[in-house]
Amino acid sequence: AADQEAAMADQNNWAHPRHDHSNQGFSGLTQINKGNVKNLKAAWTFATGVNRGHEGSPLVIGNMMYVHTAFPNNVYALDLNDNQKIAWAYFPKQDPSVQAVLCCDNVSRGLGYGDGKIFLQQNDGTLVALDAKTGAKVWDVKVNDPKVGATNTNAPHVIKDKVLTGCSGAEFGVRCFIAAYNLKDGSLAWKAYSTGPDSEVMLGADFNSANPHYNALSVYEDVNGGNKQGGSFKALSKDQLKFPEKDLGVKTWLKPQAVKDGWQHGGGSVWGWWPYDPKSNLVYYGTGNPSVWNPDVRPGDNKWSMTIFARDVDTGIAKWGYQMTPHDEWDYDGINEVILWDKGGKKLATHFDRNGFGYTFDASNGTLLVAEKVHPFVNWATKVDMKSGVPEKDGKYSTHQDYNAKGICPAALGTKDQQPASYSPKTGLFYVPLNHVCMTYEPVESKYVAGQPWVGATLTMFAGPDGVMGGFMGWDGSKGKAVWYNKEKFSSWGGSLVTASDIVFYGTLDRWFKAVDAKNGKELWKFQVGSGVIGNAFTYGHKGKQYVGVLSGIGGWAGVAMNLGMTNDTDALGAAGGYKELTKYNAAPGGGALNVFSL
Ligand SMILES: O=C(O)c1cc(C(=O)O)c2c(n1)C(=O)C(=O)c1cc(C(=O)O)[nH]c1-2
Repeated sequence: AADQEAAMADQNNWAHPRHDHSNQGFSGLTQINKGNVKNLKAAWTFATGVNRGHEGSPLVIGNMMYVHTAFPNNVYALDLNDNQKIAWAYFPKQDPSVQAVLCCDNVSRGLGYGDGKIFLQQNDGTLVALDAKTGAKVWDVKVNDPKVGATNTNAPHVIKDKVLTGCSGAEFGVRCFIAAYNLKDGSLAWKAYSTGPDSEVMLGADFNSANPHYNALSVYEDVNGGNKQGGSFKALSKDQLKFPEKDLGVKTWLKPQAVKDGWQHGGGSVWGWWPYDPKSNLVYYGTGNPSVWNPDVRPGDNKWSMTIFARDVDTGIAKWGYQMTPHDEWDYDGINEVILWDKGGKKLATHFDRNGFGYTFDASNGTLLVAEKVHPFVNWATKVDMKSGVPEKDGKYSTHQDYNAKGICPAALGTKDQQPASYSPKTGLFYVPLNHVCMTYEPVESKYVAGQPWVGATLTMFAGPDGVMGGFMGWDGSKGKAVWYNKEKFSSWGGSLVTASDIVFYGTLDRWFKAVDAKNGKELWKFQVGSGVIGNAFTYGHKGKQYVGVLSGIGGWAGVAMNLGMTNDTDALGAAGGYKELTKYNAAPGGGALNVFSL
């Protein structure tokens, strides 16, 4: 939308969930610099009136700021010209039972803007378009049905004349998708599933033409029975792969399975942050884990779960797709964001996956350029073979039904989860919030019942070998190497911001909002906010003054057990044990607030 494009170009705004289509979380504002950042002070705060996990960031367009909350996903329009007076508010009426089918807390990752509208994706599957000036509802449409466990937590992404939204529910056996709706009236433009026949996954005739081996039928050879206890998987070399094959979204779900035609309940959720390149007209996103978490009952590579797709925004047709974790055995969802950047006249796509690898691709065709571990503690694979693109699994960490596999790193929530990284075209580095958590994982038998949790594994989590639960690093995307790395007591569960004055901002679960030097990670400033931070740092300019802000309100997968008062180690899919120390820093449930700072 033209108004969205203009708004994103003005550095005073924050008009896109990640600032602009590149997903870089980079702002050109420079008033706050390394010399004066130590003088940052609280400018104003706003209590959202809602408890539990507050992810994402507000949008700022001109003198208006749009703030969203956790369930019930209220929206406030604050007038920055009038002391943040509430210009309008929107209070959705959602069935409270929806909260029971959200896997990882009552989160919403924010709003979209374009065509004079603010877009809200409610947790109950309703996508709503509100008049940005008045808050009046212009249209709404039902995207997902919580009755079968399908929900939404993603921010809607406005691209050209469409708004894109996704689907959560891989812990309920939902067959997920990405969908594009027309901004004008909410009519469906296209919908592409993560699993199933090529026609429904919307694969083009030239899909993966630059890398036809990505369309291989099977990338592993079974060792000692493969899916059976004691079995594991050996990566095939590129010349052993059979390709290209069609309908892999069906054929890589081999029998016997927990449910008939496993791809029909195959998960592949879509709930991340989605960049877009206007030149190629491609939008990029990742798909989540294959359902169910017990890998023994879904033999095969389980395509196209755990995949980065690049699709034409107008048609929805996929140009390329690369599966990061074929036949997932650990819940290493591939939904984490792709960040677009330029080097030597080439458009590159960098992605920090849950599975512990930092990938860089040629954004135009998916050719893999870099795949390196973000930290040496990653042990489920020894490396990614650069010719085939296949991760070489270490059989010691394969998981099988009724066997408690120990010492797997990272844990299911990955070296990074929903928390988006940022990239500075000035320093050429990525700024990546990290989890430093390992796990035990025991797949168990689980029966599919529509609308009931269908997890199929029990896990416990614990701190990685550095003795801390998290970290934060500066990463070179061309070399695939950390340039600097800071330990954090807990996972860094909030998204980062980098500015043109080479300052990086991020929040922590023990309530700190920090500024560090983009060159070396040195701490420059910090402020303690009211609750743990899982929101994304953002910045804007108003009447000549630069502001930085972040939502606080602990939750997400890391904080959901605490929010619900769960105390058994395996509760909340293992988060209760792993993050029990959070109660020393947070009241539960966490209260949502917006914190804004200026000089
Ligand atoms: O498979 C899914 O449908 C699904 C959905 C979500 C979500 O929508 O929040 C998460 C996950 N999986 C997940 O695996 C995960 O680690 C996770 C973390 C969070 C969070 O907000 O902290 N959500 C989710």
